[in-house]
Amino acid sequence: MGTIKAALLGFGTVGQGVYEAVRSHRQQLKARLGAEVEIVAVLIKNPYKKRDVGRSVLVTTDFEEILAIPGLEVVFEAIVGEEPGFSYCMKAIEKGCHVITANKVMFAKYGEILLEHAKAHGVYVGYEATTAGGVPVIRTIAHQLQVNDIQRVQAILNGTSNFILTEMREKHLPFEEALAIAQQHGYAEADPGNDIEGKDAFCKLMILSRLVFGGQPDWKEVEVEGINALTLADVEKAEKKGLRYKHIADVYRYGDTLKASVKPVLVPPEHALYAIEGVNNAVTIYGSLIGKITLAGPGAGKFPTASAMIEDLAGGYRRIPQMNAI
Ligand SMILES: NC(=O)C1=CN([C@@H]2O[C@H](COP(=O)(O)OP(=O)(O)OC[C@H]3O[C@@H](n4cnc5c(N)ncnc54)[C@H](OP(=O)(O)O)[C@@H]3O)[C@@H](O)[C@H]2O)C=CC1
Ligand SMILES: N[C@@H](CC=O)C(=O)O
Repeated sequence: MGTIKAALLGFGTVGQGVYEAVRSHRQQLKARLGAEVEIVAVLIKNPYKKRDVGRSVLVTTDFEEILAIPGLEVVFEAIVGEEPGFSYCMKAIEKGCHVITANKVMFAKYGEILLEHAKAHGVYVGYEATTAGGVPVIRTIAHQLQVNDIQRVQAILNGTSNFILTEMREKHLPFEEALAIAQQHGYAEADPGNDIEGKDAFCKLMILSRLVFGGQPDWKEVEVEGINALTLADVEKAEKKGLRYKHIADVYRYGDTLKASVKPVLVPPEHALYAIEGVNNAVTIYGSLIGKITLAGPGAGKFPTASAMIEDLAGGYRRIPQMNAI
């Protein structure tokens, strides 16, 4: 029984979560995979920050050093933005590594290419953590909704936005104060503009769209609006009417095309997303056989996101290519 060598790209909220989860769930992973998982290297940007990792772990700013590690099998990618994440994932696949990513900005654009590349190289690409944090929506759709004809997906996909709206309504906090708390919890992106302007939810919706419908709407045609224009007065006024603002990402078939929008919507109590509170996300799927289902749970944060990445490892590793969520 050997060791599965893994590297972490990024050691922020998510990277540290994966590092700690691999250690705290060592036995469970071993039982599942038949081998211990060892994080042997961490890629970071700033070499001067102090890192809380074991002495045997290679900490580097040079991705080539990571690729050169003999017997490396798994790369967890948790850095920010399209590049260099995409190039690193492509190179890792070429080296024969399984790749597990949380990077939705990168995956929304390059997911198709990465999955094709992985298929050609006989490796697995896990991307559960890109969408809805810890909620197992990707593999549920890919493996449990293969026959249903899905007409529509409506979702809350940004934990930071939902958290802010909840704090404003329940605690009467102004927008900026609620955002600062979301940042302290590690929910918000390094640039929180992506969260509050709707771009983060847009990327996640495009990932879902490719998975569910086999394609994406024309990005330029998608209406994308964040929660940043909503004031405390707006939220309180809605509450008095028995309504709530929810930041809803919506994609549906429209004839032969796909339509999508990402924006704040006033919803009544009977709406499936009305009761989704705090950092939680939820994805409502309308299927031809199943009817309407809603999957809900923590949509951001250290351990929910690490959970999605670790479960990708447990579910995909050594069961290639059947487990790729294509
Ligand atoms: N936070 C969350 O709840 C979730 C985040 N995600 C996604 O996961 C990814 C990571 O998020 P998060 O951990 O919050 O982000 P952080 O900003 O906390 O951490 C980012 C990490 O990536 C490193 N990094 C950034 N750019 C580079 C680069 N060019 N080369 C090497 N290392 C780099 C940083 O290095 P350094 O430490 O030196 O600054 C840091 O360690 C993002 O793509 C995010 O969208 C997905 C789901 C949930
Ligand atoms: N910033 C994101 C993190 C998870 O994807 C969010 O708030 O949802």
